[in-house]
This record gives sequence, structure tokens and C-alpha cells, in this order.
Amino acid sequence: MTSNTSPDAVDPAVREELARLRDSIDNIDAAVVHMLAERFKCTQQVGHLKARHQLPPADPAREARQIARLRTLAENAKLDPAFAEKFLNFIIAEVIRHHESIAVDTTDGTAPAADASGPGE
Ligand SMILES: O=C(O)C(=O)C[C@]1(C(=O)O)C=C[C@@H](O)C=C1
Repeated sequence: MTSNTSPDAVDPAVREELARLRDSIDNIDAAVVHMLAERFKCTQQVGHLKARHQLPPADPAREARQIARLRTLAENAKLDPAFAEKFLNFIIAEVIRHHESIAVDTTDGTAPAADASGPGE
């Protein structure tokens, strides 16, 4: 069995390196959150467009192309492609849930007037 060093006993240089790495991790996590927020802003618009034109929430052919592309990007970036695929599928499943609820709201008339909210309208 391994025993862990108590945090108080850690060499200050190690503590500093850990803090520096964690600062970068925090910045990266913030960037991921901001990028995801922008992606969801786009997909919300896609959801409204699809609902208005009675298009299905999911597009499996598009998803297959996205997954193939992301797996290649992941491989080139030395990221596990299986993880990249799982991550994309996780996000897309949430997007499809949003699309489905927008479609329901659009059909029953409770959807916000997404296209009437642009500048000048
Ligand atoms: O591109 C679309 O048609 C979308 O609805 C967006 C999106 C995605 O999140 O990338 C979500 C659902 C579809 O199955 C495919 C892709």
C-alpha cells in the first residue's frame, strides 16, 4: 500500500509547481466553459430553425461526419480519439434534448419569438 504525504509536509517548490499548473488548468476550464456557452448559443438557433421548418432534432449523418473529423483532430493533437468521440456525443445528446423541447414549445405556441429578437426588430 502507498502512503500519501500530508499537504503540510510538501516541499514549497512542489507546492509552487502544483499551484502554477492549477492556474493554467483553471484558465483552460474557463475557456472550455466559454466555448461551450458559444456553441450552445449556436445550437439554440439551430433548434429554433429546425423547429420552424419541421426538421428532425437529430441528424445522424451530420453527427457521423463530426465524429470522424473530431477523431482525426484528436489523433493529431495526441488526445484519445475515443474520449473525443464520447465527449462530442455527450454534448450532442444535450443539444438534441434542447432541440426536442424547442420543437414541443414551437408546436404548442410557448416558444419565445427567437427570430423577432434581433437588432432593429
Ligand atoms: O447540425 C445540426 O443539425 C445540429 O442540430 C447540431 C448538432 C451538434 O450539436 O453539433 C446537434 C444535433 C444533430 O444531430 C447534429 C449536430
